[in-house]
Amino acid sequence: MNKPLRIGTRDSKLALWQANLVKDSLEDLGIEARLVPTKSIGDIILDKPLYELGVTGVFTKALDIALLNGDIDLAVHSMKDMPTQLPHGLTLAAVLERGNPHDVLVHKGLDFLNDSGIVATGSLRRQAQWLYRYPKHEITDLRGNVQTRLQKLQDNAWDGALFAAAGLERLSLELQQQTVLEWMIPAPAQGAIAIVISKKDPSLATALQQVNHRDTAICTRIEREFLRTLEGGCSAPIGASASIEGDTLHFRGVLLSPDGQQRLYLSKESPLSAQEGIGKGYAREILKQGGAEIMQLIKAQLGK
Ligand SMILES: NCc1[nH]cc(CCC(=O)O)c1CC(=O)O
Repeated sequence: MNKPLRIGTRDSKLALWQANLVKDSLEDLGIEARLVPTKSIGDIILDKPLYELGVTGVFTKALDIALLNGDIDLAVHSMKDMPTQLPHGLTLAAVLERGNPHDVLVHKGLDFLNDSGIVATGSLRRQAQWLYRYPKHEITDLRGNVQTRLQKLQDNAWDGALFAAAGLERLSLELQQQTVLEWMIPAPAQGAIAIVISKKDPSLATALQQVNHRDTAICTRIEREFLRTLEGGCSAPIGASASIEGDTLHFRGVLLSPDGQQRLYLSKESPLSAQEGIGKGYAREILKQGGAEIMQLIKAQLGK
């Protein structure tokens, strides 16, 4: 009966690092587990920006199917890559304590910041926030896993490239010239690792409660509720960042046009006891302030 649990994961170094963290956490609880690495569409198609692939869940679909087929027992995801709506039959069983939530500029010197510059990213959210702050700069597309992107930065005459701090830290790549961008609002759930399982496995759900981090689970739920209410997928120019200090919930949300010309920003505090539906409420405020028009524009541009 006690076969090791099969942990489905993408086969990138970062994904494997994260899946190993889950494996170690389970083994600390006396639960044996092994990794089952799988390739995702998002890892196979590397010559297009993510938002042009035209499907959601490019990083998660293969693992969803493996879960539904019973080929794996749990799937480990970077939570920010997960669509806000899980497929039928699957459930979010746990969220590990969040790592560094920030974005980072890896650069070759910062003189270009006050001048013209070329910055590489495949993320509309990073592009839009960068152009809002540095309207004279140019964005060039950059895809691939973290190591590939760092290599491309070395090989090209770009001034910098944008990354998630958590990804760099987890791969011990934080030695290069880099600046943490505290002003940039991270993707909803950036830095968090999620465990998804089949709804048919309630005893596994109970066991996984032991690795769930309460504050991270609350904050990422609110951030994703904000994203879902705006109807933005994981590739939309939307940032959201929640944190908990004592009994207070802090929230920052942003919606931009992809060119960074328009930006709607919200910064709020609320009692932690009143967090039910709060992500939805914040999103509706943004929609009323003109966000609905920006979302229309984005959807038209992305051809949805
Ligand atoms: N989109 C790819 C991706 N998915 C998760 C991470 C890093 C970990 C995280 O942000 O949670 C990254 C790399 C990046 O955005 O630079």
